[in-house]
Order: sequence, then C-alpha cells, then structure tokens
Amino acid sequence: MIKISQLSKRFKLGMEQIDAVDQINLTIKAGEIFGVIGYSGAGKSTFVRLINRLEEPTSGSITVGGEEMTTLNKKDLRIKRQDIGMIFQHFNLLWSRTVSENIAFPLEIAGVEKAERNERVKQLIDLVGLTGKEAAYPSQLSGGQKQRVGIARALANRPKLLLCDEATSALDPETTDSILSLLVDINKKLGLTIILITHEMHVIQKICHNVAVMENGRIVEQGAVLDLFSNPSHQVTKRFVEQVMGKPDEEVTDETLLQSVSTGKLLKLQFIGESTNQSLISQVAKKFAIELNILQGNIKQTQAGPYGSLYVHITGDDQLVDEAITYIQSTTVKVEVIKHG
Ligand SMILES: Nc1ncnc2c1ncn2[C@@H]1O[C@H](COP(=O)(O)OP(=O)(O)OP(=O)(O)O)[C@@H](O)[C@H]1O
Repeated sequence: MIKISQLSKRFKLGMEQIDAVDQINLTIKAGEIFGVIGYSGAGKSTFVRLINRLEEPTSGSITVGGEEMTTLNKKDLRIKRQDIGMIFQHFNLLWSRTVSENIAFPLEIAGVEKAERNERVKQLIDLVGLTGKEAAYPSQLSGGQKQRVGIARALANRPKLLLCDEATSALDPETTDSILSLLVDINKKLGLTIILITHEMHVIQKICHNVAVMENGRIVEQGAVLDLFSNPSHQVTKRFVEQVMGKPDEEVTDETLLQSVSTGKLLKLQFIGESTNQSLISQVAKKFAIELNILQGNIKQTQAGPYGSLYVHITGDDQLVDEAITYIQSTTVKVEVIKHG
C-alpha cells in the first residue's frame, strides 16, 4: 500500500539546518494499523505530513497505492488527497459549521450533489456514533465527540488511508480508549489502512499491528508490536515499553513470592500474543482437579492477543499438578516452575 524510500525533510532556520526526517525507509501493508512512536521533536509530525505532502520532502520517494506522491502536480495531488484522510490532535474543525456541515465540507469540495451528500453524512454520523448531534456546533461538543466529527469528516470521501497526527493526545484516558476502539472498528469494517503517530506506548499496544520507533528524524527500530514488546533492542524502545509494562525492578521480586508459597508449585506464565490463550487459567482449572491462585500479574491486551506474565500458585495432587503443567506447556504460553513445594 505504502512504500517510503530514503525520505528526508531538512528545515533551514537561519544558519541552522534541522534534519526533521532523515532517510526513512518503510513499507506499510494495506489494511494494517501502523504506529510511529517517538518523543517530542523526533520528527513524527513532519513525517506524517510528508505522506500527503502537507510538508514538501527535501528528497526521497513516497508511493501510496502504487502512485508516486512526490511528483504529482497540484491538481493531481488534490485528487489523490481524497484517498488520504487525516485527523489532528486539536481536531481542526470549522467552528461556525454544525457537525453535519463539518462532515459535508469535503464532499462539497469534491462536488458531490446535495442529496448524495446528505445521505453520506447520515451514514458517517451513524458510523462514528454521533446520532442526535447533527445540528450541534463544535463548541457544544466534548473532546471525544469533536474527534468523532474529525474522523467522520476524514472518511467522507471514502479514503483508503487515514493519517492520525496525535489524534488522542488532547483527550482523557477513557475518551482516548473510546476513540481507539472506533479506529479499530473502522479499520476492520472498512479495511482502511491507518498510520498513527503518538508519544504514548499504550496507544501502540492497544491498536497497532506494526510500529516504528523514531529518534532524531530516524527510525531506530521497527517490527510487529509484540516483537518490540518482548525484545526491544534500542534504548528508546525500552523506555517506551516501560511506559506500559513498568520497570522490571518495580515488580515484586521472585523472593517475596517464594516466601508466600510453602506447598505446591509456583509458576511464571508468559503470554506472548495468541488470543486463544485468553482463557487458559479457567481451562486448566476446569480440566484438572487442582487449585490455581494468581499471586501477581501484568498482562496487556494487544491486537495480537495478551502480552505479559502471571505468577500462579498451583496446589493439589502431585500427579495432577504435573499434568496441568504439561497441558500449559502444550500451548504457546511459556511456563517456568519457580518453586517446587
Ligand atoms: N516548519 C519548521 N521549521 C523549522 N523547524 C521545524 C519545522 N517543523 C518542525 N521543525 C523541527 O523539526 C524537528 C521535528 O519536529 P516534529 O514536530 O516533526 O517532531 P515531533 O516528533 O512531531 O514532535 P512533537 O510531538 O513535539 O510535535 C524539531 O526539531 C522541530 O523543531
């Protein structure tokens, strides 16, 4: 869907030169949610704005759906941009227009007739969950509702790609979750490819399939979200993973857990994706006449299934306990026996 090669953007500020985006290479598959994460100043906004040429690249190539973006003339670029929707941190709505009129705006520009426009606006209002708010003005809406208008407007011309520039950074955690769920929903329903940039790792954890980590205009690490969580190699990536999983030394140590266990076995179960493992504990408890007691856990849900670890105290008949452990070993969950009682 999208191929980016040797993409660079250099800003000149007087005598100073800033390489905001520095020789980036990326391939993004159709239908995926691709995250770009980095701290402030890493170059994320510049990068995402280069994709639809809100910012002109200094060098490099961007193809979207097989078409080279960097050589399009103004007229062709305007047409191509209908394939690329964008939402913003501060929504960028038209304040003197109602919800319906905001959503209709890109359709008016594209020359869509009134009856068709009204029908499309209705569908979009329904899709983003704003029924009843058609006649409201942006100033009468909450942050989450404003972003829903932004999303509906971005989808008006049925784009194949949606760019999200820190789309949830101005929202509280609960509203952030509802907007992220909406993005997952439209990704699935419409098969829409989504590129989102963020400085928050939980946004990546919750909705992205793949991720690139940026620092000083460069991509320092990229891959599947679960791979980066389980095996971050760059220092910046490690810090982002800690944002979500906590620091290893903040966890209760094995020693403390060991002291609380005198019989049975203490197991550490590591979940690395696979939603089929979601109900593993209840499956084991049902299958074997043993007791399972969760002592500590840190599990996060990702698009590829649960990720994290659980400490479980297992007691009962020795043979059944061993059978239960063998059963867990037959799944993709990694088991480590930390203490034999
Ligand atoms: N129009 C501009 N003129 C000059 N320098 C710019 C311009 N836009 C961005 N920069 C510089 O480019 C670098 C990357 O900025 P960018 O906004 O892309 O980073 P970011 O990762 O999105 O950070 P933030 O989340 O804080 O916006 C920064 O050093 C910034 O000062």
